[in-house]
This record gives sequence, structure tokens and C-alpha cells, in this order.
Amino acid sequence: MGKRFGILTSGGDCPGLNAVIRGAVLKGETVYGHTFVGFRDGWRGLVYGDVMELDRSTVRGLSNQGGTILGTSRFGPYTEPDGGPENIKNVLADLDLAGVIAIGGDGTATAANRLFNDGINIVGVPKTIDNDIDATDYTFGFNTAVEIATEAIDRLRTTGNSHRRCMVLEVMGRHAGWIALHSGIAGGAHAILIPEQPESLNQICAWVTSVKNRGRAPMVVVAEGFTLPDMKEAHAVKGLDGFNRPRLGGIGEVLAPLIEDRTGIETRATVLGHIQRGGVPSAWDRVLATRMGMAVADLVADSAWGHLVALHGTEIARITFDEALGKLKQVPQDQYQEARVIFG
Ligand SMILES: Nc1ncnc2c1ncn2[C@@H]1O[C@H](COP(=O)(O)OP(=O)(O)O)[C@@H](O)[C@H]1O
Ligand SMILES: O=P(O)(O)OC[C@H]1O[C@](O)(COP(=O)(O)O)[C@@H](O)[C@@H]1O
Ligand SMILES: [Mg+2]
Repeated sequence: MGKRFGILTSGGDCPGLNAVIRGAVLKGETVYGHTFVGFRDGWRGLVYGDVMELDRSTVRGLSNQGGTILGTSRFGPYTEPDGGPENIKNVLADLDLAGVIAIGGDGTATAANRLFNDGINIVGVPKTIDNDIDATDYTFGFNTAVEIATEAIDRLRTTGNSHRRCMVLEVMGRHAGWIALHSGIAGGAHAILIPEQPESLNQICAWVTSVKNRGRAPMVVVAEGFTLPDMKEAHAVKGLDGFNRPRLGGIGEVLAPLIEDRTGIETRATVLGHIQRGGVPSAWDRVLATRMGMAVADLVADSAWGHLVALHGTEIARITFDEALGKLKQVPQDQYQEARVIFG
């Protein structure tokens, strides 16, 4: 009988997680004769042995479904008293599982690497809506978020134009402004503000005023991690997340009254929030996620423990956790400057 493996999704969700699960199960079953279970709610399901059967019929029609059928959490696998490698080895043995596929962000990969070094058979699939993992050219979910943010810009423009207002759209992007940059370029924003690049209020207002002066309604896109030069850190007034990181969000609402006061132009802010992460993945994300799922089925078949899959150009590559970890992919200066020359 073929070997049996467990799959989990961990950290913030993003569109395409289900397509990864489907790709892994279909290829694993069809090509290698493997069987699969899913751990519920990320590492928590692994630590407590909380699983659901995953087979061909469970994953039917999954590639167009947002979220994750397994549930996710920011629970850590070393959380005491029940976490840690010895306990996890027992859980895997009890469930007759030969290894684990962890789909998650940099934190998930860090935890997976630690488990790998502690003797657990584990491989990974990178996930981030912010597209800020350096090891892979793109992550699934990002393209969908950009499509949603671009549609929001298009919609805000018509109401902005009607009232001759300045519209500020806040999008996700904790350390990297990729969603803001791509949607801002696609939607023709007049200013794009990202965490990598502080811009002064004077400069932002100069762009806004020049747009207004030629009879247009200014459109500003800001990533949640953007800081004005006098801010020590990103705007965070919502407490901490499950992993004790400050929850960001609200910089758009900080900026709007500042712009209005300084320029005299009526200004409105919209925070797009989790709408960017919810719902149907784009076709592009479904393809990437499915390919990554199929490639991770190859990893487990090869017992390539300690590796994760990545997109390099058009090919799906395999790299070690060590090669992937701790390297953030931020917007390079030249790419920001390329867009910035036509702001205002
Ligand atoms: N350094 C770490 N060591 C062990 N576990 C970690 C570490 N960093 C993060 N994790 C675990 O991985 C979880 C998911 O993080 P991650 O995959 O980066 O997703 P997200 O960025 O969406 O929260 C964290 O909430 C935490 O439980
Ligand atoms: O509301 P949640 O689940 O805490 O997540 C919000 C955060 O997750 C992020 O989307 C980053 O998630 P990723 O790990 O998928 O890149 C940030 O942009 C945002 O601050
Ligand atoms: Mg993360």
C-alpha cells in the first residue's frame, strides 16, 4: 500500500490554498498511489492529531474556492504543553503518516525547518498575499489581490470624479508594497505609497494638488505598512494578531484628513482589508497553486524533506528551507522610481 501523508495550511489565508491541496492530492494519488489526510487549523491539527480524510472526492471542484477547507491558524507547533517534536512524532506514528506538507508563510517555513532539524519529515509550499518571500518569483493569491484592488481603484475613480474628491485606497502590504504598486500602476493611481519608501506629506499633497489643478480627481493608493517620515513605525491601533505581531491598518484614514486639511480638497479613504484575501482565485493563481501542489507531491515522493517548492521564471523549482528563510522580497528602488516619475 502507498504511503500516507498529512497536509496543513498555516498563517493568514489567501486564494489558491485549496488549489494547492487539490493539486497535491490528485498527483499524489494518481501518480504515486499515496493517500492523504488534512490537519485542521494549521499546526494545531498536527499537534492534537485532528485530521480529516483528503481524497479525490474531497478535493473535487476545489481549485476555484477561496480560503482553505482545512482551516488555518497562527498556533505554533512548539506551543507548550502539547507541542514539540516528540509529541508530533507520536501523532504521526499513531496516524501512520510518513510526512507532512506545510503550506504557509515565512513563519510557517521557519517552524517547519525547526521541526525538520528535530527529525520530522516535512516539506513546504510558500504562501503570502503580500508576495514578499524572496525565494519564489510569485506566490499564489497575490495576483487575485491585485485584481481586486485594481477593480476597487476603477470603482473609486467614478465616484471620486463625480464629486471631484481625492480618493485614498488602503491595501495590504506589511513590509512590501507589491499589491499597492501593481494595482496602482494598473489603475493609473496618481500616487502609490509603500512601506519601502517614505514620502513626505508635502510631496503627497503636491501630487494631489497638481492632479486637481488639471481638473482630475486624485487617486492615492497606500499600503498598510507605509510610514510618513515622522512615524517611527507602521500605523497599528488594533492590538496584536495570534502571533503577537501588531495588526496594521488605518493609515489611509490617517492620511485622508491630513491631505484634506493641507490641500483643501475633499478627501475620502477606503480600507480594502480582507476583501483582498477572500473569494475566488484568479485563473493565474489557480494555475500556480495547482502546479505548486503537484510539485510538492513530487517532493514527498522523493523524500526531499526540508525542501519547499518555488516559482523560478516559468519553472517550479525546489529549494531548501535554509535557502528560503529570512529573505524578504521588497519593492526595489528602481521599480518604485519607474512608477514614481509619472505620479501627480
Ligand atoms: N520563528 C518561528 N518559530 C516557530 N514558529 C513560528 C515562527 N514564526 C512564525 N511561526 C508560526 O507560523 C505561524 C504562521 O506564520 P506565517 O506562515 O508567516 O503566516 P502569516 O505571516 O500569515 O501569519 C505563526 O503564527 C507561528 O505560529
Ligand atoms: O488579519 P490578519 O489575518 O491578521 O492578516 C493581516 C495581515 O496579513 C497580511 O496580509 C500578510 O499576510 P501574508 O503572510 O499572507 O503575507 C498583511 O498584509 C496583513 O497585515
Ligand atoms: Mg508571515
